[in-house]
Amino acid sequence: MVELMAVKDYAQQIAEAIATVVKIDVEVADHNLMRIAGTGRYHKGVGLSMDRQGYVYQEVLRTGHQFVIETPGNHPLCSPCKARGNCSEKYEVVSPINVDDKSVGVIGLICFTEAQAKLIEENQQSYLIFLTKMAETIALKMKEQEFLAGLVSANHYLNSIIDCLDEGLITVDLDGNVLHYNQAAKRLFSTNLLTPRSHLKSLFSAQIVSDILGVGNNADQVIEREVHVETKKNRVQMILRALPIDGEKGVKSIGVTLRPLDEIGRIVHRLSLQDAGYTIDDILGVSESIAQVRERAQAVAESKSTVLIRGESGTGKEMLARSIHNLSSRQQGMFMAINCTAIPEALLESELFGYEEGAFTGARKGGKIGKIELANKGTLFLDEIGDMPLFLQAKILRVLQERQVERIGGIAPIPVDVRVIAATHRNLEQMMAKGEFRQDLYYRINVIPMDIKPLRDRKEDLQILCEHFIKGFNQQLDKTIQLMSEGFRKHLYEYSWPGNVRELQNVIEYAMNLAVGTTLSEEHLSPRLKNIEIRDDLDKFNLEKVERETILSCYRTFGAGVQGKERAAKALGIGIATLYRKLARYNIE
Ligand SMILES: Nc1ncnc2c1ncn2[C@@H]1O[C@H](COP(=O)(O)OP(=O)(O)OP(=O)(O)O)[C@@H](O)[C@H]1O
Repeated sequence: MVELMAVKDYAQQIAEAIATVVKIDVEVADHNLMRIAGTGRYHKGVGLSMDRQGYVYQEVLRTGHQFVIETPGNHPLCSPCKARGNCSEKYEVVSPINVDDKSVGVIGLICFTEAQAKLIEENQQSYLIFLTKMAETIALKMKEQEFLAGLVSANHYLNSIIDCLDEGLITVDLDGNVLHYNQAAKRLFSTNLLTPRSHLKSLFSAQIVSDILGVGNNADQVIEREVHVETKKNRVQMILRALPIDGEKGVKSIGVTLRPLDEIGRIVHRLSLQDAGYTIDDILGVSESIAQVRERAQAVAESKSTVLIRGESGTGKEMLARSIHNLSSRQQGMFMAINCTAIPEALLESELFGYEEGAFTGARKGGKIGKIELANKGTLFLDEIGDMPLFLQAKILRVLQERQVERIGGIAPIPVDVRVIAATHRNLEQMMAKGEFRQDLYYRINVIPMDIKPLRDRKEDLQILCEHFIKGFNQQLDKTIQLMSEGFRKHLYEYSWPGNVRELQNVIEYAMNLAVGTTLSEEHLSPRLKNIEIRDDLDKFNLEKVERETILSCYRTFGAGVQGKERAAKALGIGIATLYRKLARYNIE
């Protein structure tokens, strides 16, 4: 609650007004017996303490009732006073100043002459009522002050909240004059562009200003636009929202919020990708090839250079790409995965590059941001890049070379800072030879090649992967599987795993759904695995079979092209002619 001191000027005015009319001095004191206002001989004592003399005031403050003292100096209340018996006051009427049933001060009429005392004594009742009214007026002023102080503090609090927002917020009147803005908005614009006297015209294009002001005509309308803003550092793309602010009689002003686009991307990323948290430790496997993949991922994570991950479907290419992203300082940015096969060719371009409003028939109002832009400061994962149409390969090449993206129908290229990780299961060298894949793009993306071997060529990884999936499905399916029977295990080891780790995951899930108890056995296998021929243990030592499998695995690793065969022959330690002979002999295509 405010103190009486806060309305001291007002109290002085009241005291002087009373004194002028009734020709009797007036004194106002607060609950600490500090003189707040005074007229005549008490005027110079304003601001001084009265605790050595205000014994009558103390009584009024204590009881909260009016008090009339006809014999100042001789009244029992005056006994502690040093002016006792020698008081210059002749008569005194005191009223409490009550606020919310609490006495916060007093107001007194003090007579110094017999004539004044007589006047009051004869009209005591009227003077008491008058003094009560004056005390109420002061109390009312205090309440008003309190209300105003509350408003100021609420306003201050509201401003602090608005300033806490990361989003820029500007309010304007219906003509576009800036009324208010928060600190985030102030930070966004270049110096002196946004001031309390600015107009929207100095911040946005005429079209955007007109769109914003249009919101003022409709209390339900909210618009969203993408805008370019000249910030202190550079030109930044933002999402602008304008919404009407209702007053008592319809829309009175308009709120405009601004948020940088890449920030939105980061939020979407954080909220939408539940498996984005893959780390390098999630890539399981004890094989040398997987150990190398993990090592290389760590080594190249911080680099901006493009990575090309090769491997059959289900070998964990996307998982590896996500791990690289999460290992790098780009992990705060978005991991934007685009599957070039999953999106129809006609849509792929607009998905990747976005478009401006009116770029083509059916283009959305306000345009659309492309995935490459969304991946700004993050990683763009181009899955199945081998399936990307040639005209888009050229556009992607330009993004990689110039680090800029041009929207369909756009005029100015937009700078982007993305790290590209591409993946494919296809033989890009062969595609290149046939003219299906651009050579320049191939060299541009193949800066850091990483191969993930098919599961059939690293069966030593089966055990750890199975344990991992069993553990996961035990939780998911509420099972208690502990073991795999020998027969079950043999089938897994004999199978060729065309679907790789993904297929293994499905096989374990299938088996665990059927299994009761703690062991997975042959009967829980899907028919495809159950029916494979299990070789005799001795069979695995058969020299021809071992040779055939080694050549096959080498052939798969290095590819079927001429170069691949040369590398395979070198790895096998045989001449190229011998390799051709063995390929023919073992009927390897
Ligand atoms: N080494 C591994 N350790 C643990 N899980 C793995 C491993 N490799 C793959 N997986 C799992 O296999 C599944 C398939 O992985 P992912 O989608 O990354 O493969 P991909 O090669 O990108 O497949 P596609 O080419 O079909 O898109 C995922 O569930 C992934 O978690």
